[in-house]
Amino acid sequence: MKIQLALDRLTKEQCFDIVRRTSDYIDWIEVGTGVIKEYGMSIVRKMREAYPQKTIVADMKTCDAGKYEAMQAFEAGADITTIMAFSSDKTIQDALDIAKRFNKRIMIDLLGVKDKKRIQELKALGVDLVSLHIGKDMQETISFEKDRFQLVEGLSGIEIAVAGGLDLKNIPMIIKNNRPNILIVGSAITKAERPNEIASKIKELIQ
Ligand SMILES: O=C(CO)[C@H](O)[C@H](O)COP(=O)(O)O
Repeated sequence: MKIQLALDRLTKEQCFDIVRRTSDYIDWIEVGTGVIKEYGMSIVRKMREAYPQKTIVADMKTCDAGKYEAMQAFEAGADITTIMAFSSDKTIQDALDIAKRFNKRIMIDLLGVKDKKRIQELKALGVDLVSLHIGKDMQETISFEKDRFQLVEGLSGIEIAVAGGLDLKNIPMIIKNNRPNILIVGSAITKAERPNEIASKIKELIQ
């Protein structure tokens, strides 16, 4: 199981400071959508330069122009870029083709997906990595619920990431019951007074 640190709603300086303090405990570094909107692809490039050994996820949340945006992310040094599950199959296929060409990966963000059928369709397109995601706004109205995993129950051949409100309280339950491949953790680490302590505790939990 891997830890993906999500850098959202932070300045560039905060992003680099948090990664510096937590890099021993995390596996993947996600440059969040808002951070990319603020600083563009240059922050992905700088993260790549600073952490050549880490997997860099550009959370582009692409929903159109799949080829172009996947290329932007990979050319900036990302290993993985995100595409929304509701995008057209053509967008997803184009992005997958580019990923293949660059020897990189696409993570499909399942935000808003309620039907297992869409996941079967994604699998048929060649998707092998999805994230079960409860968005920031929805986190204010619903707490973390185990139903979230029903969408991917019985699914094989696809890596599962889980995102949205993960913290030291719910991670033990997720590890015990669901064993996803990747835990995407943002605020629980980035808003902590001592991010390294939280990241190291999460690492201990998965070990
Ligand atoms: O994609 C995201 C927001 O759109 C975040 O990366 C994801 O929700 C994790 O952050 P947090 O742990 O703070 O919920």
